[in-house]
Amino acid sequence: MRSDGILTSVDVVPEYLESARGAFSKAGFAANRTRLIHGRALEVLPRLTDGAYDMVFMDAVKTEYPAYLQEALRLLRRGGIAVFNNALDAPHPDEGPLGVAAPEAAAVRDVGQLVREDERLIPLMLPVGDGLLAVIRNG
Ligand SMILES: C[S@@+](CC[C@H](N)C(=O)[O-])C[C@H]1O[C@@H](n2cnc3c(N)ncnc32)[C@H](O)[C@@H]1O
Repeated sequence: MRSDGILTSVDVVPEYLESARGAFSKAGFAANRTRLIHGRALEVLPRLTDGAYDMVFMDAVKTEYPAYLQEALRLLRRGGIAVFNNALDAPHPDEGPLGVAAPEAAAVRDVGQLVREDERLIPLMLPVGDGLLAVIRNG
C-alpha cells in the first residue's frame, strides 16, 4: 500500500478480525491504516464507497464470487484490480474427479465468463497457490 493507504477487511468471524488487528499492530501499522468490518461480504460491500479502492481481494464464499465481482467493479477506481483467490482450485480427494464442489466450480467459471465478456476488464491468471485471477478495471 501507499504510505497513506488504508486497508479495509470484512469477515463474518469477529475472532478473525481481532486476530488480524493484532497482526497489523505487531507489523507496525497504525490503527488508522486499517478498517476491520464485521459482517457478510454481500451486506457490507454495498455500503462501501464507489470508486474509492485500488484493489479488492476476494477469498470468502466461492458461490458468491460473481456477486463480489459486481461489487468490486463498483468499488474500484479506474486502473484498480480485483483479485479472486482459488481461481484454479485443484481437485480435492473428497470432492470427486471434478475437484471443488460443483456450485463453487460453476461460480468460479461464471466469473471467468463475466470477465471475458466485459470489454472494460483485463484478466491475468497467476499460478500462485490454487490460482489467483487478477482483473484490471481498465474503463
Ligand atoms: C479462506 S478464508 C480467508 C483466508 C485469508 N484470505 C488468508 O489468507 O488468511 C475465508 C474467510 O472468509 C470468511 N467468510 C466466510 N463467509 C463470509 C462472508 N459471507 N462474508 C465475509 N467473510 C466471510 C471466513 O470467516 C474466513 O475468514
